Amino acid sequence: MHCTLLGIPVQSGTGRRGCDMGPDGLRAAGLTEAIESLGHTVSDAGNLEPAPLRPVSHPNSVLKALPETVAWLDALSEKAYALASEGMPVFLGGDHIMAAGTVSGVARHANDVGRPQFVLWLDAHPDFHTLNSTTSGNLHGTPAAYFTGQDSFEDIYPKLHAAVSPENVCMIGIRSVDPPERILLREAGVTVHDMRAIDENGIAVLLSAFLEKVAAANGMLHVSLDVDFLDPSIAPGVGTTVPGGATFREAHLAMEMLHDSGLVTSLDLVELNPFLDERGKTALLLTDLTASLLGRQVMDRPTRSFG
Ligand SMILES: NC(=[NH2+])NCCC[C@H](N)C(=O)O
Ligand SMILES: [Mn+2]
Ligand SMILES: [Mn+2]
Repeated sequence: MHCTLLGIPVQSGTGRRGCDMGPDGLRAAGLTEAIESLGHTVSDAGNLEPAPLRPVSHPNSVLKALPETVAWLDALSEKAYALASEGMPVFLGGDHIMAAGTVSGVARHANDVGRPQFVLWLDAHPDFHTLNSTTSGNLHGTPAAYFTGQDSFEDIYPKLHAAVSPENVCMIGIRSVDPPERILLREAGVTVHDMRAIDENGIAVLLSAFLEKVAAANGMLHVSLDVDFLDPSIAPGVGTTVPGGATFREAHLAMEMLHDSGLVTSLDLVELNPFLDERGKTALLLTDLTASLLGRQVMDRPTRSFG
């Protein structure tokens, strides 16, 4: 397979600085070499630059860095759309607002080729605020609401060519939900597996059910991996740590299952903040998780097929 790495050094969506170093942190951790060692080819498209600023405003006065964020998304949704038709794009963040660009771009491509787009959202947070509901004003709390076509983004974020059906979104690892998000997620019909669901069922059961659904629909699958999906003890390099996250093995198992499914068509690695990391620990873990997703195994085993 061919992977294209694209760095997106955006940090306008978060309240903390340092995510702009995320793409280079992943490069320093040996991401390219790890992917190549699995027999894939890799090209590094370098770092994206934002589009020119355009005038945008919204009545919610708490929104932070709206024009800067929109400039990033204008460039990114077009670039992601272009990359979606050539092998597997791996988007290196950057804060999670970038998923508004990556998912809208890949979903537009899926729509062109007549296949449904699915999203696996691995995160402590659902990032399901609208521009009206956010009270922090941090726009990295909004991408999933945007790409599923919730209201308030029209004429502000880039035009959404093909919204992802909320029923095609599965969130796993969730443990920090704001009250308006809780209501919106339920109304929209997003599948949300909180940490308790992982504790009670095991991550494999939850993920298998979703992969069966993707396979049955012949869907394209975008995986958006937020560092804070992981427990802070193993992944400290992120600005929004929440205790009680996925363990090392839960995360690797999810990646190994994603590999075996053969369904993943694009990937985000987001919210890595090298300024907060401990000697590259989090960047190295993300690199190893990506390797598991792309086929690294401890032992050979028969492949399991979905659908
Ligand atoms: N991508 C993230 N880390 N998002 C955290 C969002 C936290 C909170 N829900 C907010 O809207 O401010
Ligand atoms: Mn997130
Ligand atoms: Mn998060």
